Amino acid sequence: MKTLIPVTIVTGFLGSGKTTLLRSLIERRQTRRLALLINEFGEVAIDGALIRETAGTQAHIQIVDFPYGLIAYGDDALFIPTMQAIAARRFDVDHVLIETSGLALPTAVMEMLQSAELADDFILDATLAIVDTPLLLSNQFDVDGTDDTLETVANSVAALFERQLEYADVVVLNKIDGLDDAALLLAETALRQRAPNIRFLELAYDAKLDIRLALGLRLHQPTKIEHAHSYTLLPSMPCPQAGVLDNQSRLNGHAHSGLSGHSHGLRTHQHFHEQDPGWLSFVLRCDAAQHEAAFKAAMLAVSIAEPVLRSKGFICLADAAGTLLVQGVRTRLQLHAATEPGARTRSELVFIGYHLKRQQVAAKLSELTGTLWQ
Ligand SMILES: Nc1nc2c(ncn2[C@@H]2O[C@H](COP(=O)(O)OP(=O)(O)OP(=O)(O)O)[C@@H](O)[C@H]2O)c(=O)[nH]1
Repeated sequence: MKTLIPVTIVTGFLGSGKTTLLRSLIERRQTRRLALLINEFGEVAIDGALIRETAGTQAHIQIVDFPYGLIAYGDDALFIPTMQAIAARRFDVDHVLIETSGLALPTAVMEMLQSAELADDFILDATLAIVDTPLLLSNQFDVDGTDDTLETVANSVAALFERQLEYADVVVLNKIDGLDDAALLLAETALRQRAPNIRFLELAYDAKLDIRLALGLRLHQPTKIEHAHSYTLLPSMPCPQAGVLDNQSRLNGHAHSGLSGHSHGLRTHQHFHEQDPGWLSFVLRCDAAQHEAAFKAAMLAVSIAEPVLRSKGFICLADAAGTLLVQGVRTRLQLHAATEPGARTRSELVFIGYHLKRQQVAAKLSELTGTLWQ
């Protein structure tokens, strides 16, 4: 019998730190040969470019971009052939990592892994949900109690966030640098209130996760019933080397607690977002050079005025001063010197939001930077 190739799904809301965490896993992969499938909601593959930057020319790391749409959802014709191609090169792959879009549920991939085309080659290792802990603590994932429809940003975000938690085996509290023990305990409580069935909780400082707690967890086993495949959860974390985190005491002994029966019930729901067309993404481009301070102030103003939940891309600075990588999560904006190969001549930004209006964002950004964005 063929050995099944383990697959880890990395899910989490927009900007929670999935790509950053994957980059740190690549750095710590030791001898593991990895295949990575990177799905972004926006049409420009920024995350794939960043992961390639980390992987460099390392052998035994394959990266496949899935820009546009949602990986393994109904209209994705790429997922099964890509996985089959990986299976055909199984001698060169120890583990597959799939980063889903921040607007996707992991269930679409989970379901596909159980399909007749893939179930004989792959096994779900675990689903990790990455959480932006400061956003969680600032109640940004709360339901808007004044409106019980999905037609508000808050309710749409809350619904998606809770479903991502619901289907995760391991929830990772990320962006916890700077948080004290009391804040971590509050975050754990807030998570458990939302998703009482969370099985394992991990901490990632600076998006770094102990690789033994991320890969090779073997939390699922295949079950074949006639011609249907399904996964059964294992009752505990069986990985022999999977010790507890060094810093587990920071959660006051609560880490790894909370095992309770939960079932993925894959066939019983629709994947979120197939029903919610309010999420939009577009790219704005600008040929004029940008001034860092003015650009930063303009982005902050745009993010406050418009429902921008995520922005990312590259800007070209004036006087050939180089390129900056732009990473915005709501109103938090980070600019870093980009180390892309090849010179860029055009700034390019992806915006993602709920009922976000392209023309309004373009007009405001153009006005505030004094350069034409379109
Ligand atoms: N301070 C801090 N910032 C982080 C951490 N992890 C990620 N970030 C920052 O958060 C921003 C978003 O990180 P990404 O890794 O791109 O998030 P993502 O989940 O892949 O984003 P999408 O794919 O767009 O949903 C970037 O500016 C990161 O540098 C962390 O642990 N601490």
